[in-house]
Amino acid sequence: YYFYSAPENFNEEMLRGKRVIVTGASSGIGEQMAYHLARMEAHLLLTARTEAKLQKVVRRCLELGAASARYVSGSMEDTTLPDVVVQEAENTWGGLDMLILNHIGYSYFNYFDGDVEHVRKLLEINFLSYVAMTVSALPMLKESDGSIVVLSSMAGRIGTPFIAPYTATKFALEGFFSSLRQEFIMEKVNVSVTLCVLGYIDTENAVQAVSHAVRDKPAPKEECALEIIKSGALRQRELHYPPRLVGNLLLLQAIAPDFLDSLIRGNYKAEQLCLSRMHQKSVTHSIKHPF
Ligand SMILES: NC(=O)C1=CN([C@@H]2O[C@H](COP(=O)(O)OP(=O)(O)OC[C@H]3O[C@@H](n4cnc5c(N)ncnc54)[C@H](OP(=O)(O)O)[C@@H]3O)[C@@H](O)[C@H]2O)C=CC1
Ligand SMILES: CC(C)CCC[C@@H](C)[C@H]1CC[C@H]2[C@@H]3C(=O)C=C4C[C@@H](O)CC[C@]4(C)[C@H]3CC[C@]12C
Repeated sequence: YYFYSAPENFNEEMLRGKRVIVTGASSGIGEQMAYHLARMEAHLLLTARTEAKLQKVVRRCLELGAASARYVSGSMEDTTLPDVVVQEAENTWGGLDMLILNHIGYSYFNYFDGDVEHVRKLLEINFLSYVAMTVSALPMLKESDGSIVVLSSMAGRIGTPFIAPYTATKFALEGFFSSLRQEFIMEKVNVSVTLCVLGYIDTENAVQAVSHAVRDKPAPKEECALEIIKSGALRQRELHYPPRLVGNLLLLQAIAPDFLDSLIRGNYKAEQLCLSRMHQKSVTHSIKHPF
């Protein structure tokens, strides 16, 4: 808990005047991170697909005290977007202090349906675009001794049912960015890599997607967003949030993996899932081939 939970020695002034990119900032945890950073008087560059939402978030950030706030809209399915976003930071600020990689593409919550194309697309949005953003931003981050913050999940450490494609993208991030962290240390590159291992958080999209089928109660997105910023600013290796839940589950994984798996299965209401699956089909008219 000591190493990976809410750090005590954080000071909000650490973020004053810092130049920060936040992806997936139009809703959920990304939006809340933008508001905290604005209060701390950082310069913000936000991105997501929905321009109307980004405009609202930017306006609110300026009201809250952001040193500056702007956005670039677009989908991370578009492989040119990562470079466009980073270029915008370079053109307006001439540098970058923190890169917060947070966006995720839509996925279903159900038994894996065999749709390989969907897994490919999700890897592009949730994983490859994170790699591309990092490659583009690295020269500026090296220059500023900056920080990379990557949003992962308990589902990036532990196999959890009904989100196989999503889980794959989070395991990929964990592997790629822990490897990169090792290389940075070996090459004396002073750029920190913080991996955020989150449990269930009460964002609108998450609650809508899973609340009918998950027994666990979600943790608050506002506090979660603040802990992420703290751990990035303090250049922590990882954040566990909520700290006790994530810490205990990872410990259990190390000593009793089968028991942990059964605990996780017990946390789901599979009957609810079947109903919603039929509902989803009748609504979207998508014919898929469940295993
Ligand atoms: N909520 C939870 O329970 C948990 C969340 N996490 C992680 O936290 C992070 C944030 O999650 P949360 O706040 O719940 O997510 P939300 O669904 O609330 O937000 C996702 C963001 O990504 C954007 N987005 C969606 N599709 C694309 C796309 N194709 N290209 C670019 N941007 C896109 C959305 O905006 P728009 O639609 O406008 O593009 C939105 O701003 C994620 O990395 C998630 O994996 C981890 C564990 C648990
Ligand atoms: C053993 C239990 C106490 C803990 C189980 C924790 C479970 C319930 C937690 C851990 C990680 C969580 C998922 C996650 O990482 C991100 C998203 C994306 C969002 O758009 C939809 C919800 C979803 C799938 C979360 C669903 C709930 C998950 C599986």
